[in-house]
Amino acid sequence: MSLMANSQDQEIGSSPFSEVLKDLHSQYKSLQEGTVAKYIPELAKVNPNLFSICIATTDGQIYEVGDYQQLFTIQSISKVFVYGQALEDHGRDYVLTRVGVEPTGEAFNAIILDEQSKRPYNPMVNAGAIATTSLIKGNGATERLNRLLEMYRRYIGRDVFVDISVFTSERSTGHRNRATAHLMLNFGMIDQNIEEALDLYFQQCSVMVNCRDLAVMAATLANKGVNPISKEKAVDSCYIKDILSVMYTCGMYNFAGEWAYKIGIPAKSGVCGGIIAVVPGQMGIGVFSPLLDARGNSLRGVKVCEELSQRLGLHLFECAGNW
Ligand SMILES: NC(=O)CC[C@H](N)C(=O)O
Repeated sequence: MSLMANSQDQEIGSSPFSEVLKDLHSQYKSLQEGTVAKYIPELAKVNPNLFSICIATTDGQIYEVGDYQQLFTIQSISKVFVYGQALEDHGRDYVLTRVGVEPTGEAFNAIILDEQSKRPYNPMVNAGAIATTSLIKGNGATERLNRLLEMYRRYIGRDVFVDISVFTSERSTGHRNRATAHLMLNFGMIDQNIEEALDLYFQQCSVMVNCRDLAVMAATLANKGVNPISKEKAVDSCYIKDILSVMYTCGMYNFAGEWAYKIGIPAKSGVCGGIIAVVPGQMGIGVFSPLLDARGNSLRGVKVCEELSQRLGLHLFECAGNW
């Protein structure tokens, strides 16, 4: 299987990519294991059968199958992009004083900080993500939210909005995240106004996207920060290595090591059931299926990525690859 679509491959519906996606979709459609996220009451209402896979290449081709237009909230996948924004707002050195780059080996919502530095371990778990969000610049809550919505627009290529029901559902039940924020406030890792930081964090998680959007966002990272469809620059290319490194080591929480070993590409999941995966210089992958495994990763999503990685030879250290 060639990695890049050649001129004949590019026609949607007849390319090897399309065939692989159709194959994987029909293979895993009937897999009914796992459960939808229930700790955020609004998320528990999702249809568990929804399932879509999308690939966006860095030369602007899109391949998709299943419910790819279905909207859902981006949840933890937001952490990747907000980390990029915080890096742009403050630079690498300052951001490193507030959030580390070490995997936790713990669940995404574990209430833990690094013993010595008191920093949250990394920006891909809730603690680190709340700290990252608290770094977003802006004059007041509205401006900060608008800056994040504008950031999403650059990556996706259209305007996005916050789902108010999911946002309020999460805000009224997010006691664990509130506890985490208080712990970080205690150690001076985030500033006084933690309610505002938490609101912005819950809002960034409640932005509605579809599977195609996920693939285009991932492809933008694969394309050095430039959206391959709109050609707009979404993030400074100098921060791509920071973003992809923490995705690679921490993006799948306490499954990150096994993911890196088996699948071998930077990725991030969210409790909505979305996964993004980035093949640098080649493509972004988006998968959406709300049935989650015990670690909060999309069950079908993990299987699809594992098989895509094998069939297309995507593992970064695959010897048959380009290095
Ligand atoms: N893993 C996730 O997607 C978690 C995000 C969710 N908004 C939370 O804070 O719990």
